[in-house]
Amino acid sequence: MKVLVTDGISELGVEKLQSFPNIEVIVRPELTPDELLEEIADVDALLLRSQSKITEKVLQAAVQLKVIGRAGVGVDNIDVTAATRRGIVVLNAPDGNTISAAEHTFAMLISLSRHIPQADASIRSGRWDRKKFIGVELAGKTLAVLGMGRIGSEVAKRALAFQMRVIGYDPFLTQERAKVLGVEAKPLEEAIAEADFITVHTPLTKETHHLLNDAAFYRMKRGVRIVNCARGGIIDEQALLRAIEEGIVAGAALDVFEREPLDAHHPLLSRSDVVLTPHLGASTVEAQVNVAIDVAEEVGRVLSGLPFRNAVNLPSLTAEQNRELSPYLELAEKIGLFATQLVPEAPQSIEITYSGGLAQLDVSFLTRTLLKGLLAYHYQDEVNYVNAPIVAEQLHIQVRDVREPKSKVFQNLISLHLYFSGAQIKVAGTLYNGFGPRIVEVDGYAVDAPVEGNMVFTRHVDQPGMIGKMGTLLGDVGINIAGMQVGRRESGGEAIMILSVDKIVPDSVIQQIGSVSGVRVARAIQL
Ligand SMILES: NC(=O)C1=CN([C@@H]2O[C@H](COP(=O)(O)OP(=O)(O)OC[C@H]3O[C@@H](n4cnc5c(N)ncnc54)[C@H](O)[C@@H]3O)[C@@H](O)[C@H]2O)C=CC1
Ligand SMILES: O=C(O)C(=O)COP(=O)(O)O
Repeated sequence: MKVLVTDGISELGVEKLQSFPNIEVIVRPELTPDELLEEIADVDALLLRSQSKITEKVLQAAVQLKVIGRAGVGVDNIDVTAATRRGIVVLNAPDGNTISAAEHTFAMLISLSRHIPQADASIRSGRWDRKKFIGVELAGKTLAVLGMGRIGSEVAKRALAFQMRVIGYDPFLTQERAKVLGVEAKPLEEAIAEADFITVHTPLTKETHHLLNDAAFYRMKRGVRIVNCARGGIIDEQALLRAIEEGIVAGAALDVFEREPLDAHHPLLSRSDVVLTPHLGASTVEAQVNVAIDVAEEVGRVLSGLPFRNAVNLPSLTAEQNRELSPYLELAEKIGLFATQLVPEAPQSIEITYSGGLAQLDVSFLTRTLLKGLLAYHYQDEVNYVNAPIVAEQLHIQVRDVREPKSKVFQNLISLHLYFSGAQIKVAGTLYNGFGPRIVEVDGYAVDAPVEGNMVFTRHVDQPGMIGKMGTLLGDVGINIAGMQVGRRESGGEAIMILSVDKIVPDSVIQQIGSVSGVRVARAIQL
């Protein structure tokens, strides 16, 4: 497996990757966009920071790519939608640089309130100007923190230690959490209108793009000071410049910009009331070691087929959820794989019912897993956990999951209905303690078959001699029958048979079984 590292990451991360078997690491931090397109063709994983731009075009060239690891938080430099469509896992390292980014934000707040960079430049130019750099205290002032996630919360804690009043704005900030943090939760309009200092800590999304625009600046107090150590684009730079000109904003401290690197002639550079740093929020020894090791571990795990956390394009499971769901993952995938081999066409819709104890769990990951089993049979490696729901959507297959807390017979049961035009099939499976996943129903016929290995499935007329005929046909080509399940509703009516066999059954034998008198359907199934 080949891992390409395109931005400078800590050597310890590279070493961590190299500790996984069969991983070759290539470090190329200075690639041009064209060189990247060439380099990426045979790469299995990509490791980067904010500088590399992973566009749809890059992903098109990355035919082998399985995982992108971001040594940091923001993934706005990666086309995550296109990566998801292609089944590429996108991971980040969300915890490793929180403290560094919060501390940088604080350094910016204080630089702004006390004109530290400007005073430093002044003294170096031979002046001793004490009047020009009168600052303001933070104590007693109101700080609005827009985005109260990991970094925003750490900034709030530090602001409280500086005796500031802190207002938090975040759609996910509950009053209870605000109380625990010692901040006041308020709507955006109120937060920005009451603040002396405003700092943004949201991701850059459609909703947060230009969150601070002309209209927002007009709501602010005159003399407000603004900090952005999150993402360029959350603040409209032109609107900020206008607000500075008009005296609404007394100063701004920016670590991130709408276009990076900042244009050499950008008007922000000529303003003495603005403090600028070149995207340094995560640039500490500690943060770089943390994020590089975290993301290298995760990328190594993905490539080694081990469970991983922190995928931004997969539902994240807590350790508890993971423990509860993992025994059912194989069952869900195998039910999908089994059912899809019974009818060789795409269903129009799918309904999955989770009954018994399973109904209490967050089953979305099981649905995704079942879809992967169902679709990967036809689309092989093109479908995985990441893109299975999108592939279903592209095929116009409607997917519905239902929870049924009461289960009549089984403690846990996954029932899959596939609906075709004019036909439907049902397959249900359960997990028996000690016996593993079992198929327990096909179209209303009760069966009990392990979901593994090779099988022959038939629908046939329930009449004497059927089992013998099939046994003979398989025996003639040296295929041993390891297990057999038959189901029927009434004597002489339609019946089904599931034979577990030791080898793959050739098509020619399936055709012979299919032409036995009374056999309506014969299929080979591989699980
Ligand atoms: N300057 C730098 O070098 C660094 C920048 N960052 C950036 O800092 C930002 C925050 O990072 P974390 O705190 O780790 O992320 P996080 O995911 O823990 O927090 C983001 C918060 O923003 C909130 N949010 C989302 N949409 C919102 C909206 N429309 N209005 C208000 N709040 C909204 C979310 O609910 C969440 O609580 C990200 O943009 C990240 O890329 C992170 C590390 C270093
Ligand atoms: O983690 C983030 O979101 C950052 O912005 C840090 O970016 P960097 O890795 O320093 O290019």
